[in-house]
Amino acid sequence: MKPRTLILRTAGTNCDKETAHAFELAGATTEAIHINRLLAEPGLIEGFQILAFPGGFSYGDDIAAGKILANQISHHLRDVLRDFIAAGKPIIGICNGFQVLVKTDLLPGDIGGQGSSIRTGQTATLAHNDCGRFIDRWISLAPRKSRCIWTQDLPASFELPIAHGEGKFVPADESVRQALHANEQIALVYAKADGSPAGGAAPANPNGSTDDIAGVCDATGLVFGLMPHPERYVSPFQHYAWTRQTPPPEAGIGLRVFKNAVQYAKSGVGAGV
Ligand SMILES: NC(=O)CC[C@H](N)C(=O)O
Repeated sequence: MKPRTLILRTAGTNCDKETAHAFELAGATTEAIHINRLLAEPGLIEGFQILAFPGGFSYGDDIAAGKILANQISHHLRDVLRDFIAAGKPIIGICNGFQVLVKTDLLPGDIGGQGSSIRTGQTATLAHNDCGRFIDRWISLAPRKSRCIWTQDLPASFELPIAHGEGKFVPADESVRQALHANEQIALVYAKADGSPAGGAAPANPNGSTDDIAGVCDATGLVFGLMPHPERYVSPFQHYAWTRQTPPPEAGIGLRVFKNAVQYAKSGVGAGV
């Protein structure tokens, strides 16, 4: 049976159709549900095996990108989402969706434990890009060895598009930063075209993110957020150079991210498929 993916949308969401298309290509079925419907009937979520927070400008990026939707989640759906994760079901936040998850307590999630005190609540943020402008272009990425179920078996370097104004990932402090490294929660980093480190600054690190962080997961590896847009590269013909490169650029690397989660959900690990 195909896993069912809930695409959560609200005013200002604008990547829901592309995200649904990516999940469908990856072998899932999808349903776009407005936040107001889920707030009225939180139990709806139990019929799904995967949850996606797509990109866009939720509530016009008022206050800060993702902040208002994050507040709705934190105040009304926190326990429902915690149960979803406890049931072994994957969640992804793409760009604005990543901003939402980071501004709740779900990503990077609880930090520490095993001897050290556990940090809960919001432990990082996504701030304005260092350049102060919205950036819309392709960038190079490298996966890190991590516990993230979404980023397994990606090539050592690959490209995806970015399109954001507030993408600078900043951990709350040095202890959170260290914990992200120690717990293998840094899933994706900005890199040079050959996969070598971006070096913390533009152009390879487009926004000034700490340690070139482009995507992180929580301690379970199920919840993943990233600033680049994997749903915008699910076909080789979406690559900017597909007519010029010989051999052609690798087909739609972004699709692998969605396939990983669909495979995971199909394997039935807590997914109830
Ligand atoms: N593409 C997006 O999701 C953009 C996210 C957010 N509106 C920003 O500009 O940072």
